[in-house]
Amino acid sequence: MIELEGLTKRYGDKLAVDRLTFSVRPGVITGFLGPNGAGKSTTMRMVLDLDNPTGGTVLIDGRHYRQLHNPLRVVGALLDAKAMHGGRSAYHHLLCLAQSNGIPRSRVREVLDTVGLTPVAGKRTKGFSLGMGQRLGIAAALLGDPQILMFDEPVNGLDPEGIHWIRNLMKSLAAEGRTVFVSSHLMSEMALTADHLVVIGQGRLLADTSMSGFIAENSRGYVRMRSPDQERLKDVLSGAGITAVPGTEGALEVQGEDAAHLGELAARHRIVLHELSPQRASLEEAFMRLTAGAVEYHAHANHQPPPPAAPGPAWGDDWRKKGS
Ligand SMILES: Nc1ncnc2c1ncn2[C@@H]1O[C@H](COP(=O)(O)OP(=O)(O)OP(=O)(O)O)[C@@H](O)[C@H]1O
Repeated sequence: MIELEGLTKRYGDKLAVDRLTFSVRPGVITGFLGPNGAGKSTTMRMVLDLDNPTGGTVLIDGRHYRQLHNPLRVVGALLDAKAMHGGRSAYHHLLCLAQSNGIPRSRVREVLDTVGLTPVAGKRTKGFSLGMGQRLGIAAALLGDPQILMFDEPVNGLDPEGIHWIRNLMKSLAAEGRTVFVSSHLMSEMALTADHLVVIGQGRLLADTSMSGFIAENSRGYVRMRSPDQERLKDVLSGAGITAVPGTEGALEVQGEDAAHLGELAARHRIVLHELSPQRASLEEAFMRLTAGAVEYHAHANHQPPPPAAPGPAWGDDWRKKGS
């Protein structure tokens, strides 16, 4: 279990992490989601005592990291896959870590096998591809057989096979009852992996919710309607007690009504429809709405369409923490 209480980090004028309070529980994968620069890596570094908090606390199984007698046996982490001595072989890199942390030599072969690097164990790591480096970083995290694991953007730059492998590894670690805390800036990736979701933006907590709850709330369907007689359509809908909100390209969007029912209603009033299409908002769109006010770096590409407007103002609002 990892517990954060009011965790804060300031770099000069920059408030990188702003009073974060949440817990990461065992037996599930907790996704740590936020746009670039949201403060995910800084938070993870503070968990491992690699950065001093400006305020607040973070405890690992009830203790500060520096109070752990044998930290690698309690918490394993992949923060930066390139942080290794390029002149050493994969085997020697792990052996050094094992020897300096009182971990038996036999464990090195075991973790090399788990991550599929046994055939290249004797090769120098400076020749490793990004994917091989990620696997070696994961082997180092697993070395002390810890109950708590943290992975910072582990799928970055990996091919589909590598991504699939990491997903399954994290699932099996959580199924063994371990605490798995993984960061990403991709909602689509988290939707496939995480059981629980913690979303931050500009250092602040935006949501702390189950993944299934987030999906149920945010992938609700709606119906898009377009007509050359849009004003009359709006009146007819409103006369039937149906709320329609403006969508993209002049369409109307209706939530909570069946497309067939809406089509029949329009037909009864002899309104021509150019579009009557059931839609499902993607989780990526829900995430973008949730973090819209908290994105640090915006691209200025005019050809990029904005995320579609949400039908109804309350979408995503349920997940915003009060007072954030
Ligand atoms: N050592 C540092 N000195 C000054 N500012 C820093 C330092 N480390 C991080 N920051 C700033 O703190 C903020 C949070 O950065 P952090 O790397 O934690 O975000 P992140 O969510 O991990 O982003 P990304 O997804 O891009 O890795 C950013 O604005 C970053 O520029």
